[in-house]
Amino acid sequence: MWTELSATISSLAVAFFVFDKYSHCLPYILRGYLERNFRKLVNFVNPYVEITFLEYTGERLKRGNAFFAIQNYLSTSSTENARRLKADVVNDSQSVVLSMQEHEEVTDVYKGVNVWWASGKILPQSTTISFYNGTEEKRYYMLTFDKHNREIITKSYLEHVLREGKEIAVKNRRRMLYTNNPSKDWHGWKPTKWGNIVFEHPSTFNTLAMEAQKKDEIKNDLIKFSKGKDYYANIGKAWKRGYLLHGPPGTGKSSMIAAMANLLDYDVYDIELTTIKDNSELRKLLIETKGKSIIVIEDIDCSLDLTGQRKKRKEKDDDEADKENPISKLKKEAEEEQESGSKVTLSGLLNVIDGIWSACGGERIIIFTTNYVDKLDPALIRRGRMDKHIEMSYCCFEAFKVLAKNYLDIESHELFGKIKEVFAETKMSPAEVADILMPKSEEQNGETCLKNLIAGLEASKEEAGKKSEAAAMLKTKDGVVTEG
Ligand SMILES: Nc1ncnc2c1ncn2[C@@H]1O[C@H](COP(=O)(O)OP(=O)(O)OP(=O)(O)O)[C@@H](O)[C@H]1O
Ligand SMILES: [Mg+2]
Repeated sequence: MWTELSATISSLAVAFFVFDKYSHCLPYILRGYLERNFRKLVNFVNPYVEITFLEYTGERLKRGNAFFAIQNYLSTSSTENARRLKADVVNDSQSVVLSMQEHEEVTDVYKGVNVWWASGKILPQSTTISFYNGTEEKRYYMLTFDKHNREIITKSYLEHVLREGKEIAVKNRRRMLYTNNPSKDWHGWKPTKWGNIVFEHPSTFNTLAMEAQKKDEIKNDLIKFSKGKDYYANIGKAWKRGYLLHGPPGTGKSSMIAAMANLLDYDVYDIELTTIKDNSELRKLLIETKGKSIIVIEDIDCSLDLTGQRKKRKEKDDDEADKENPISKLKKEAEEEQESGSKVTLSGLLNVIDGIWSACGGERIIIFTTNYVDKLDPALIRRGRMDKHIEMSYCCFEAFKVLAKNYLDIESHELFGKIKEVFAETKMSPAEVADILMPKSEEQNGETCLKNLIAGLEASKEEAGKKSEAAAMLKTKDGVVTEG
């Protein structure tokens, strides 16, 4: 087919070249007339129809799903025909996926009908000013088929390709952990907004140390959400759910996020807010995220400048001073403007969580973590926005039992009674407990680790006692000073 097609195309190309070279000698009206008819002739002689599938669709903000489905579909059929292939390793190096290189062509047969696929890329034109900034290569697949087969190809073959392509994508899917690159590294629309690596965190709900009842409640909530497509559609709500994980350092907030991702088989997008220039960049980043994902903003109290609140307070304090010194007022206004123009604001973040965009692209979970829940603006964590607040607390005896099972493979021991007693009187994070329970040398066995834990808990109880004594003394002293 390719010899036949290239012969037709080359004769037409020669004719077009001759026409193009000498057409300027013809009068303007005649030239237009000939051009139109020449194109009709080309269409008449060419028995083939071509469909191009671009990597970026007309929406321009999003990458075309069809392109990726075709890429996957061709990865299976092209391996037999194409001579130049690309290789990619998937599923923990278990298998290699091959796909066709650019400018390769393969034939596919569907219900006895031949079609031809070609891959290519449009190189950037530095002179062109476009939405893409002219710096990005645009990849595409082109499907060619006989025009007599138009019906079967457009109605049934394409549907078959997209369906198969999606199924292959699900099979080969590797879960990814994405982190946003600093905005200065973005080049136009080149997809460098997110850097990614394969997500391989081993934390699961089985390894998480917390009360079994609380764990089950969270697991059920997540599973209900992931199966709730129709429910969310019926109630007219975007298919997303917000979780706020709060608690002291080392209580398992990050481990909980990994366990959630592993339970639902979702990708994780870890957003570093401080490297994002402004609200509009935040929106662009989020538009680039895919469905079936968890979007995480860790330590939200540190990364978000809760300007709204702070400004109000500052304004009140400084109001009097400004009345007397108009220059300082102008300076302050300029500073504030600059500050607000270069930061993600609270309202910007709220828009992103609740805005129209948040309904695009399928199910999403948004998670904020913080060590200081009281510091957060109530608007940010109100119910409906953050649907579920999960407190990750200091290690309790029940949580300890999970760690003892995981780290030492001990389910019961005579020292457990003593451990239960000391846990009731002191606060230690699961991270600290886990660290003590991890044998540090060959000589350490389960029992020595448990004894170390008791010693550690008692030491921390003593330290806490001393601290509270010192605090009480300071209070009394202050009281005396104030009274004096
Ligand atoms: N609840 C827990 N269950 C099991 N392991 C835990 C738990 N909490 C902490 N750990 C252990 O401690 C380490 C640190 O925990 P993690 O990073 O999840 O805490 P965090 O709450 O996110 O802390 P930070 O507030 O400092 O970010 C983990 O790698 C894990 O080994
Ligand atoms: Mg953490």
